[in-house]
Amino acid sequence: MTTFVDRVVLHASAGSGGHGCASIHREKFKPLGGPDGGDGGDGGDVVLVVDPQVTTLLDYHHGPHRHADNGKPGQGSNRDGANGTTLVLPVPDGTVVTTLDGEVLADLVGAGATYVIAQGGRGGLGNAALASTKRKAPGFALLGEPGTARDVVLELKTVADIALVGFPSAGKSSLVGALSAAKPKIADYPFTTLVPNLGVVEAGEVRFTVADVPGLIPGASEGKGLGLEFLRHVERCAALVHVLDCATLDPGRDPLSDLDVIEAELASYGGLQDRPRLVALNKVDVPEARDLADMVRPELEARGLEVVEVSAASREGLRELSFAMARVVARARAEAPAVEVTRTVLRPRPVKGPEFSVTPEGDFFRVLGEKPWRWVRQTDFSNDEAVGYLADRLAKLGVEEELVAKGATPGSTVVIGEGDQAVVFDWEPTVETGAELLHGPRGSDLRLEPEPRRRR
Ligand SMILES: Nc1nc2c(ncn2[C@@H]2O[C@H](COP(=O)(O)OP(=O)(O)OP(=O)(O)O)[C@@H](O)[C@H]2O)c(=O)[nH]1
Ligand SMILES: [Mg+2]
Repeated sequence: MTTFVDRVVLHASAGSGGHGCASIHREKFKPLGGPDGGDGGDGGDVVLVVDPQVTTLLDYHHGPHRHADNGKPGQGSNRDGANGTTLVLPVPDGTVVTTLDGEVLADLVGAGATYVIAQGGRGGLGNAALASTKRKAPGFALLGEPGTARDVVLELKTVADIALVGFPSAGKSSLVGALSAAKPKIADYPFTTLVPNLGVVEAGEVRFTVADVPGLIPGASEGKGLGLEFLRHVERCAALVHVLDCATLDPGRDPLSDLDVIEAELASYGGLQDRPRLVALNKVDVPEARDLADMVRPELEARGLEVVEVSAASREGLRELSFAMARVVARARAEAPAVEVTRTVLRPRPVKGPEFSVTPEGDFFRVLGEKPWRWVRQTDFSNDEAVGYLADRLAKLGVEEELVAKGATPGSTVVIGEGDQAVVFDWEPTVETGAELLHGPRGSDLRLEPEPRRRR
């Protein structure tokens, strides 16, 4: 069976910095020319960027190893080496980046959202840059730093307003196709849908997305079939539509028991109980199916469910179904609290002291007050690890509130890590709406720039 590609382990390695060059300027009649070895170029970063054209992680399933270019070495005559090109990896909207242990590093939502997975090594300084009054012509240059290499997990959770759930071959893909302009692949054997299809549906004033996801079978919540992969996609949807096959010839099945089986799977997966539900009794173009639909309808309605009889084949009931979906979506959108969250923009900058702790002992966060600036260099944390860590911590601990309570103001410096492992940020809380806590309109806001190189 084909695997369902929405979870990929990506091995990214950034480029190494080019070595600095040790060279002495040579010219006729000037035997003691100064040092003129150029710096090595920086290695290229590996960067994930949300590209709306990309809908699956399939490319990374086929090619999980990605390398950015190395920086070029410096040369004589003060020629600096070229920087390695940044390797940009396009990913679908809604890609979640985690460590192999499952720790969330970034949640990439919105076109252009960016996350640096692996940072290129800095180029080594050439002997020209290393010259000082004490050592006027150093006979050495610095090596480029190795680029970071990192394994991350990319996970795609489809973001849709409505998920169509149901047994394999219930007609989910057919319905998405019939309801929208999307054209999912359809074949009449189980597990046709290996990648969720997204369809855009318009009903009256409401425009919403419908996700068709792989068919569900008993035991799915324990990982049977495409179960868990499937359920991951449902998590973010505002509402569910049960697509019940009224024309199934499988003797062990009927629409009511199918519904119970699916509900049991959803319940054991958890977290989906509060989602509003609709029922679509499908395939009523088949006479026996219509009879069965008419028969089970009262029972479903008695359970408080809104029921629509439809046929993806004859298009009967589709308008009614899309308007019923639109009502549910509109209600869900209206009920969604207009959360105001504080977005954190992180930028490295020199440390201001004196320091005062804002968290209990042992925690990593400190806010620093006024004092002459000094650099705190990061070593053990790579920039992106630090960003991922901080973003996660901010979200989990509600540290934003704590920072405010402890007197932090916009522009206060926040330090993560200790001593020479510390990474320093400018803290710029801004009020934003929605789920923008972990990412700005451009995810690159969360990127840390390396400490600027001292060039002369
Ligand atoms: N007669 C009839 N057949 C339908 C209708 N809708 C779907 N089918 C058929 O049912 C079969 C399965 O349809 P799909 O849309 O692939 O079903 P699915 O629910 O997406 O299936 P999975 O992706 O495997 O979970 C196909 O052979 C369709 O042609 C319908 O309204 N009437
Ligand atoms: Mg399908």
